[in-house]
Amino acid sequence: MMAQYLGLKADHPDTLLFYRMGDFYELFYDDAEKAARLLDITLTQRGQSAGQPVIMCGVPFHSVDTYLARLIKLGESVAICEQVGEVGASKGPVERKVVRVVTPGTLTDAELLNDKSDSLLLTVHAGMRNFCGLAWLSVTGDELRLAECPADALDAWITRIGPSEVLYSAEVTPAFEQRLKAMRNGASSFTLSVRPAWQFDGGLGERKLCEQMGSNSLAAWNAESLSNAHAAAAALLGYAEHTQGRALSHVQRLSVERDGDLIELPPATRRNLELVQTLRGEDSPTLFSLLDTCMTGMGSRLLKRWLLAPRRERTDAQARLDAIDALQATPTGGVSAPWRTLRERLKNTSDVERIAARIALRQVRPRELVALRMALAKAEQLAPALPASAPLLASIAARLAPPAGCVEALVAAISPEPAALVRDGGVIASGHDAELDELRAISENCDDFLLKLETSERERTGISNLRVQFNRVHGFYIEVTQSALDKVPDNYRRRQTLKNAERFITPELKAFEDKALSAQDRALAREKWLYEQLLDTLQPFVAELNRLAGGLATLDALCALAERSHTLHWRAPGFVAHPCIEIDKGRHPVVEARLAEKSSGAFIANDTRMGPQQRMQIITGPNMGGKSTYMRQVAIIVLLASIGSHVPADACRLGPIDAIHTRIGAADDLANAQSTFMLEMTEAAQILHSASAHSLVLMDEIGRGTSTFDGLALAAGIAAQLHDRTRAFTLFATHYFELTEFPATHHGAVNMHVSATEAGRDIVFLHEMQPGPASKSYGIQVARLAGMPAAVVNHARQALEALEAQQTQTRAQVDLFAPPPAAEAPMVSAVESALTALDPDAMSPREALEALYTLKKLQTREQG
Ligand SMILES: Nc1ncnc2c1ncn2[C@@H]1O[C@H](COP(=O)(O)OP(=O)(O)OP(=O)(O)O)[C@@H](O)[C@H]1O
Repeated sequence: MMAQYLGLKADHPDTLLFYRMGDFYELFYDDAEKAARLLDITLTQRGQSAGQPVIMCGVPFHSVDTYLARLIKLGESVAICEQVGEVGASKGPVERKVVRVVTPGTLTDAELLNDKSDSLLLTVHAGMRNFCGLAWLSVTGDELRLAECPADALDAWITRIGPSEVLYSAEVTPAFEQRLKAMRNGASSFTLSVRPAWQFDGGLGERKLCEQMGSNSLAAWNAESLSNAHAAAAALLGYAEHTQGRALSHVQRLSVERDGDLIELPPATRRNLELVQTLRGEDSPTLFSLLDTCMTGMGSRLLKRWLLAPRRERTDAQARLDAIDALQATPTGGVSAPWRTLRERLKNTSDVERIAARIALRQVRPRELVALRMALAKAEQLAPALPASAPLLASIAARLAPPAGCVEALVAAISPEPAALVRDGGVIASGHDAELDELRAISENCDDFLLKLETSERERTGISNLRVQFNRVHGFYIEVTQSALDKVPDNYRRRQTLKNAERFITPELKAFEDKALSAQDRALAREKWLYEQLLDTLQPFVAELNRLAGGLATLDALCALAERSHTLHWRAPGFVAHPCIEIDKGRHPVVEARLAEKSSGAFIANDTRMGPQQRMQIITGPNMGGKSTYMRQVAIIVLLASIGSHVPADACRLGPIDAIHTRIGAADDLANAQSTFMLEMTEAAQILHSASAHSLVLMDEIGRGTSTFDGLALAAGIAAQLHDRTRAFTLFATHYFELTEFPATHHGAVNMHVSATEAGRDIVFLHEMQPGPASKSYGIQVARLAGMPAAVVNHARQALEALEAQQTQTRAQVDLFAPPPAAEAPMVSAVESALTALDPDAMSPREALEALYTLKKLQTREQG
């Protein structure tokens, strides 16, 4: 047996091998030690193999899911090895096989997956000329996605995709591997898995993709020239198949994502805007947690995808806005808006997308099939309640019709309340299969038979308390108490002796036992076979089920947006072709919700006006005044509009947007050994390199991480660059009052400030954005509010007065924003001019030697 184990283990060296032995999965040697540590289970030793004690630990098979969940959460992968042969069919241990490998990126079990987020498997291929190929999918979804990107954009792509597991080739450079590892330790958390280099083959990938899509070429998807992505896809599909033990037949959609299709949301933006995670790494309160009131996991997952991948092109967003309008319009004669009815009906709809995938992977459980049947019935009821006025809703309605024959097949085959697992029996509906019904009848008639036998035996023997019974260990028996033993007939054979009774069997009872027990086994085997047959029948429906799941998810996400808009008083944005961001009475939805929750006052709405003539706002005002909140709210409104959601504002007009960049706050990135200031400058530099005139840039207190002069000078330089060159829409919050002079010389910039007033020595924040620079910074008042000891506050106040007096006396006028002088023309030395004049090919050796002496002389003269 150990030889068999070691053979299997050799094929899965980096994976914990769960080796099935009876009712347990056992782990051995290093695997056992690791699992015992991670799962806190007991390590034991048994017997010997190759002269050494066998170290092992095990988990009961019926609770394996709990242990798997814990291991996967810790980033481990597990290979599940089952007994596949008949016990006793051959000499030696029963045949075993790894039936699937569970890894963080290839999860399929409902218990292991998070309802609200996709678990994505991503493959990265480091291709030629500093280009990377990417291919990713969710094993429980139906779509494979491809992309190619320059190597330096890889971090941003990986963060945006947000994979659970990343595959890369064993032959990447150490630097590349290091980069992936650093990324994993930084913003994203994913498992890294190394795959053999030969699997990253472009030709193989293209063939596999064509096969997967059932097509001769990838031209229809505009994906035929992406050889780096094909290489990634080859390894991706290879690995997915390896883990599932079969091909992913349900993955039938392909899409290519290109740089430039999406509004760029760099990792810093996702973090600073707290889109799906708070700055502390929690799931709530975030923009997504506020937005996601979906009734199904499918809806939540889709909504998250929309939020993190807004498209520059607005057709989709506009179609969603039209759909939301239609969902909110109360029909004539109707009592409530359609979204209410639809959400009511969407409640408790099961995850058709994941169930469809599990059907394709033949892992689906009986109760999921019942849930699927109910979901299909629900889908059918949804279609008539959909307003037909919006084209997107009409297309959803068309997708909601259950595939013909699917419901019938499910109703006919699966009993209405099946057992959890096929191995328990009681899954197939009665009336579906005559043979199964017959076998079941035999076991069900058992009670009847036993009663009859008991009566006849009592009569025959005259033993009035004789009992005919059954237990799992001893089977059927006739029990006679001690006192009546003398009446036992000859044909009774002793089966078991108890303290006060004897148990017997008769030939008649034995014959019945054989028949009943074998009928039970045969019924179970028949059920398993029928279940497999049903899975075969369901395979052709998988593609249509996925389409239907897509319809349900889209509808759910749209209804959630309609509900949010209604509940939170949001309004539809409008898109225009010329560059602008115009917001009337905008609010920060998460801060607003928090204020409402704590009943700590109303949120003060603010307007934003930006266009070609006014591209930059220099925002000043006291700490705690609301500068960051205002800047973030503009970015959030732009993002929400771009995904086709209503926005927290009275009105919003939005021109084209290609990116949202943010440079806010500062936290040391210890994992990547970057200081606060270094990180600040790196992020700012990235923004200056990539922002365009259609980007929205948020700069919050840039330059504060160094000395005042350095910081001010850098802030001035950055503002000038953004204004003059990049020409991006920029919100520039600063505490450097000197920068309020910037708009005087830069006509695309205006001063704005958050208002505050003084009440005695205290400060009252009004949170209103007003034109013009702030008059004071109120730093000392804010410190007082924060509970700073009075002595410190007094000291600071005195120091401030002295500093201000000194500054007005001594400060020379410095033009912070003057462009730097043009670089002077470099001086050319005499040696260099003489060198330039030489033509070695036209010289004799003698001339060459003379030239050398001349050069040497010139050099001596220059140095002298
Ligand atoms: N428009 C608003 N309406 C009501 N409350 C607000 C508003 N804006 C901000 N606040 C409140 O003020 C707090 C501080 O806001 P914010 O962090 O934006 O200030 P800030 O000016 O950026 O401060 P600092 O300069 O210290 O970063 C917020 O947490 C919120 O509670």
